Amino acid sequence: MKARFTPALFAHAEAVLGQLLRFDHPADAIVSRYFREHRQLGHADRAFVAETVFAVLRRGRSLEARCAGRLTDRHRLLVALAITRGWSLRELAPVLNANEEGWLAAAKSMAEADMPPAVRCDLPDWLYERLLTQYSADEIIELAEALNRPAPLDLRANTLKTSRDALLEQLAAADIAAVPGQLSPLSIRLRDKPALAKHPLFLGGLFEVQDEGSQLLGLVVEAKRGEMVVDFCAGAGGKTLLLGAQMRNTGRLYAFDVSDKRLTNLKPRLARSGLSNVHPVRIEHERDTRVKRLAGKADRVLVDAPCSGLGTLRRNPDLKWRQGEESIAELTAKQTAILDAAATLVRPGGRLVYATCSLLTAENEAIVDSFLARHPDFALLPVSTVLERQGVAFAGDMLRLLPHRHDTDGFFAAVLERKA
Ligand SMILES: C[S@@+](CC[C@H](N)C(=O)[O-])C[C@H]1O[C@@H](n2cnc3c(N)ncnc32)[C@H](O)[C@@H]1O
Repeated sequence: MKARFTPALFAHAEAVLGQLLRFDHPADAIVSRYFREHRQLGHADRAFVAETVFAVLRRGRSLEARCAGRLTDRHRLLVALAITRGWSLRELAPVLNANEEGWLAAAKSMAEADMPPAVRCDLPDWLYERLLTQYSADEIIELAEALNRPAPLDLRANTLKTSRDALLEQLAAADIAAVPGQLSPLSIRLRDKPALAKHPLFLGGLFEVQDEGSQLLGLVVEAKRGEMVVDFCAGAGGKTLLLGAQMRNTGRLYAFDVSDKRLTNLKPRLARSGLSNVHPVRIEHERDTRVKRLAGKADRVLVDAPCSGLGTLRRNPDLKWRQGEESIAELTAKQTAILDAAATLVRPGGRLVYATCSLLTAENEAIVDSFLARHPDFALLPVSTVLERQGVAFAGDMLRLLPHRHDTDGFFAAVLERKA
């Protein structure tokens, strides 16, 4: 159902945008809180508000250029509706003042090609400049366009309870249109975005929502039955659950994290998944004594490191405006420290996987290269070989997933082996 566009609905979008543009909290948290506080807003109204304010976050700089100095939340929203949704003056009539019509027509007619490249790509200058050291200007335009589109909804079949084919049949029976994913053998892509939180197939633990690219980060660990595996930065367990299923619910799987809240969010997911081999452990920091006790004992360690999250701009467009050179420098220091600490857990002959959802070489290849230079007892295993065993064709030594090339979020992974 389409929302009825009224001045009152527009005012809600304006109020939310005002909060978002302070950039003091993650955008999805601000939007969810606003909806909790305004329960009178129905499903269609919420969708309108969320999509419109997210359009302003995604296309922030080019919309601002079109605003031609009228930089109020109201004007940003009007331009967003006209440009990203293609709304006409007639459709905007319920809120448009007569003296804004000429201004909006001029905003619409502005050519994107005339804007400076970083503005056209809706990227902050520092990020555009960094990407320019990695990709051609033409490829950055493609990448930016892909990052500015909303992400599809992917599921991961829980192989402890079902198979991908069986789940596809169950989804079809429940009238949920779905196709197998292109990369991960566990992945299913939904055509639409149905609410799944109360669906019996979800409550029964047959699937989790997980981007197809994120599934590959878990698959390169190749966790096996009976092993001791550590998910060093487990968070709410997106990858822990995949690792546990790969281990067929045997062996020991430690889920470390410094965040109590995230580990608490892992618990209901564990209960649905049917896994009983997972041991969540809250650590103070990467040098915690609970970490040190496992020195040299783990068969496999996954470091899904805290990162800028710039690969997830399809879902979290505010991240590009909330970070800068300084936050990247802090993150790379943290990533180095965590990878060094995690490496001490790996037994000789064991595996260490370093992964991020960042697009930046500084958080990805540079961390791995510097680690290998300092740790001659580790060597890089080509990710192509590892993924081939999992039935995934992928060229290259390290895994780099990009929205415009692979239709996933941006991800990185390197597989390292400790020499026997
Ligand atoms: C990219 S997120 C992990 C996402 C998670 N693996 C998943 O698939 O859902 C990074 C995590 O690292 C955690 N973290 C930050 N500093 C850490 C540290 N020193 N040791 C362990 N975990 C840390 C954060 O709390 C966050 O949950």
